[in-house]
Amino acid sequence: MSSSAAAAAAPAGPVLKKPIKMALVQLASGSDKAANLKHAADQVAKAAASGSKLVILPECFNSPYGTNFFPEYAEVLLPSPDPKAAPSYASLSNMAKDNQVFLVGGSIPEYNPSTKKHYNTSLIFGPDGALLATHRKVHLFDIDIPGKITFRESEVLSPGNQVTLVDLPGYGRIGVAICYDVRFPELATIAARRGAFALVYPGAFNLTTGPLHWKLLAQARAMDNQIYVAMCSPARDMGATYHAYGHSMLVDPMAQVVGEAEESEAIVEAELDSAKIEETRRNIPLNTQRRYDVYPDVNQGKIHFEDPELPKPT
Ligand SMILES: NC(=O)CC(=O)C(=O)O
Repeated sequence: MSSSAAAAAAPAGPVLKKPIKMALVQLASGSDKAANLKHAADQVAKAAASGSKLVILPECFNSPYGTNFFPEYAEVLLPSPDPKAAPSYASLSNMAKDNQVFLVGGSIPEYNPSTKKHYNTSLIFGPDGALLATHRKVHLFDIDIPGKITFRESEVLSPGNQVTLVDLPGYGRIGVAICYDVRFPELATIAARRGAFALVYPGAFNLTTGPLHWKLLAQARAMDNQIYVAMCSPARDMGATYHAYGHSMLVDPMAQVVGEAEESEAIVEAELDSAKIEETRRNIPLNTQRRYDVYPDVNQGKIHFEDPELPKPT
């Protein structure tokens, strides 16, 4: 099953059928899209060679991060991607296939010519190179911290409209969302209640919000939901207009950091194991202690909407 809203109730049995090694590729990228894609391919191959089967790239890995850059770098994915108009789509599919990995392809700016809208979009591919799911950033990064940072993605981007669940055949299900989405616990909770073993966030926090909230949010989402949380950032480039925080990290279901990068390019790798999820849930049994009778409007993950515009899995 793919990202489709049809991803119904949580599957029976362990949420992760067998251990899987994950790699977070904290990529150094610049303004040359072709060079960024080539570099990403090299790093994905490196992660796969060391045994990772689930590889994650950062938000906006093929371009600089900034509203002025989105239109210039945007690719057309609908109705079906043309390799010339969507070189990132083609190269992500090849990276997954060439290395036989599940690939959460960070995010790329997307343009839909029929609606004339831009999105911040993550493409997820299977080891055969087929598209498994598409997530468009649901919550746009519009903030204003006077004297520190002002950013308004909504000046250029439109939001996505769905919770994205992705089934990885042989393993289980992950939830995928992008950066600012991590601040909204609802997406994470729905994904966990539908049986996700991990939440994956390509993201690019900055030097104001990163030190304050990045780790706290990863740990909070893991602690609330008792699953793994992965946040994958670009490497920091002080010559760029946006200074990414870095610190890609993987947090386990007990909210412990099991791997963390610093600010420069790195690959963070760790094995995810169902036993850790089960142990956490056995020791602290939140899942059987919830009081839906007290908060009936917070349901068990039934709030789910499939965006009819998104490309269907191939
Ligand atoms: N860049 C983002 O989308 C989010 C971010 O930097 C923050 O939430 O802080």
